Amino acid sequence: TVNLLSSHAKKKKSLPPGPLAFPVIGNFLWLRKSFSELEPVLRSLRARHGPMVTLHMGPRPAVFVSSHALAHQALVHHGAVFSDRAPPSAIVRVLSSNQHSINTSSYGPNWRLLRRNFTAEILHPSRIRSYSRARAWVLHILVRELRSQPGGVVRVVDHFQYAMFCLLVLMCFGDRLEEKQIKQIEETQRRLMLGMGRFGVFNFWPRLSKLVLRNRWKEFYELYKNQNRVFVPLIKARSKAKREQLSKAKENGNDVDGDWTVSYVDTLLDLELPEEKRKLEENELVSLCSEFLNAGTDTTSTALQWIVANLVKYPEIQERLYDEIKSVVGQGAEQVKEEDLQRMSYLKAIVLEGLRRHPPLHFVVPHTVTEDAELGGYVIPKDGTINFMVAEMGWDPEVWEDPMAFKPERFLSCGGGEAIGFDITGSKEIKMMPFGVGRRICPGYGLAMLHLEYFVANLVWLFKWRTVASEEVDLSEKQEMTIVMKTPLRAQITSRN
Ligand code: HEM
Repeated sequence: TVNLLSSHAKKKKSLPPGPLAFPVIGNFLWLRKSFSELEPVLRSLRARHGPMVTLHMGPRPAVFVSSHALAHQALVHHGAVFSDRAPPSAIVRVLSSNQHSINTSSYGPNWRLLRRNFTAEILHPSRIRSYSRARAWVLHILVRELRSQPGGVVRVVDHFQYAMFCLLVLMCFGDRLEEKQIKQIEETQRRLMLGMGRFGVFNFWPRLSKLVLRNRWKEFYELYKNQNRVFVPLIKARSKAKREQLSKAKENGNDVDGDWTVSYVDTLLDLELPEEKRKLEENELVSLCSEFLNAGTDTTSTALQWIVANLVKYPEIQERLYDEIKSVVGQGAEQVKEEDLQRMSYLKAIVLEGLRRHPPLHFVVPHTVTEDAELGGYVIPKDGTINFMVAEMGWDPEVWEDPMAFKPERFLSCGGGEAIGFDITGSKEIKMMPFGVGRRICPGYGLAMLHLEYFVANLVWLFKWRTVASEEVDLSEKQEMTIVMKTPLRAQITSRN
């Protein structure tokens, strides 16, 4: 392809510009910074060097791209070259059972198999529909929790997080779990995730740090084993239930029980790795389930919180949404059903505006190239990483008018009422990329949009959301697993009917 370099071009072209690297010390200082600390640095480097900059972080040069057009060129036009991942770090190797998760897999047959299974089996419209009972149940739990808060003052973050987690647990392990079991799974996941900050140290000089910080490594390994202890019985139970379903179906000469919903684990049980020609092992199933729960919980609940925060801050937007919902479901409807969502374009515009203005991830997961490649006249070397500045693209004044304002109308094509034609996958053109773009685009984006629309619509239909007396909604950001509200949203809610 045109972007592959001839040896002649390789000699002439160089890495994108950036600050000078100081061999050992410089590397080490950058490594200790999180992406959110890098963001302002990258922004000022962009002003000086243009839309592609290189930082020398650790052993690999890291290129950051803030241009929509260059992102499109790399991820859409040359997607086959720009969709690889770096070899996993020590921690990731343990947690993903040597790359047996979609996100950490290198661009190859295993990744393709796992990703295709996810999109074909879980995101198929009929399958998505089969989880609607789970969504209704989770909405019920969330509403019950919100209603039970004294004085109608709610601090939403934990409730939203728990609700999104429940949804994914039910999709992952089947919709017959009880709340007690879900709470146990959540506790296990959270402890492991909260520890990650402290365990990151094992990614640098793993052998040495494991030796020096023996107890910490033991602690990490204990949490990891604990996850296996909780997940494996659930997986085994599903495997047994699936066998029973199949033999029952055989006996009756028909398909499986109409009440039976296929879970993510079920779809993994029969997969065969194309190169190794074997089924997935227990610890690999655990890591895939863990990825499923992690990837979709904090991202979606963070987005939900940002959106509701804006609805509290801008009551006129909330009222307009309420009116739209009323015009679709009719006065007196108990709740908003999923079928109703398609007819709510202002709702969709609000969700898109939330993802543009407050993308839960300000960067994608670092990509690598399968071979030295060219982009924007520079070299992206095979031993480097390349990342894309998601938040910057959504806030670019060249593309978005008044970018820091929350204005859902910008997504309504003709002033309202019409379906929204905005393409979140950016396949023709990238205007924003909260889910990434191209072959590594978040495979859960459709599911995330459904979850956001369903919960935003119902929360606004059931409650009026207001600021708590004398408290302003503070939209400052803070980096956690995702970019969260620095001051978690508190709101005063009253039942609408
Ligand atoms: C608002 C919610 C969400 C946001 C903002 C989001 C965003 C992202 C982003 C930016 C990436 C990285 C893309 C890249 O590397 O180029 C990603 C990857 C991924 N996401 Fe999501 N995501 C969300 C919800 C979900 C959900 C609900 C699931 C599934 C249950 C999910 C599963 C995944 C997986 C498996 C990957 C790895 C894909 C691969 O490497 O091929 N995400 N997501």
